[in-house]
Amino acid sequence: MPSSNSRCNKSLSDHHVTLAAPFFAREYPVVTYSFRPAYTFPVWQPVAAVRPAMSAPWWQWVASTDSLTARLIKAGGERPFRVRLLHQGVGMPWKDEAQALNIGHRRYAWLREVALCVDESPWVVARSVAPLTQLQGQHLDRLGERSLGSWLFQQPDLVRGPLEASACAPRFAYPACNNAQSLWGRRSVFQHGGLSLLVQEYFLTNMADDLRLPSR
Ligand SMILES: C=C(O[C@@H]1C=C(C(=O)O)C=C[C@H]1O)C(=O)O
Repeated sequence: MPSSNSRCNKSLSDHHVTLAAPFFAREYPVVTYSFRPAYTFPVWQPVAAVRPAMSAPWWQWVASTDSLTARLIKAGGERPFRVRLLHQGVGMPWKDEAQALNIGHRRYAWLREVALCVDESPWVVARSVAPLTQLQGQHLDRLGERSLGSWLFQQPDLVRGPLEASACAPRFAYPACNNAQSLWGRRSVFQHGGLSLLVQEYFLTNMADDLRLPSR
């Protein structure tokens, strides 16, 4: 999959912003949805269709179906793992997100954006979306900086939908995430107790550098 895919928001080579201190400079910003940049939609493809463009080490990460949190903790070894909550609240899903959840894209949804950090370095940024009408009793807003995955993977009735992958850049409410240097993105819908939760995860160059993974 070429990085210059014209249907993507930006080619990966456009990204020169690093995710050091400035990424976290503003914690928990107030995000309004009055301004929506003219992004085009990312191209999501079944993960198997993207495999030819992906190195074997990246395939191990992108196509894995168990908890990414658990994998990151293991890969980080002695280094501390942390979920950083960047944005959480009610907002409009993007059109492709609404389609993935089978809801109208002008319906408000619950949004959560985090950075999954090893040694304070963001390795993955994730944006999760759930229909507001399905949230009763789930108390997802109480998760705070505990990992959504740690909670999800404890649910005995959890079903994970097919994984899709993309080389497009993230589109988050938290502005710095849109400049994040992402190598691969993936998404899937989790089902649990009447709740559908779309989880989108973008693997960043920080992770590739720290784990000496190839550039694609
Ligand atoms: C879905 C998982 O949860 C991770 C934790 C998230 C969070 O806390 O918001 C979001 C995406 C994930 O990468 C997982 O561990 O597999």
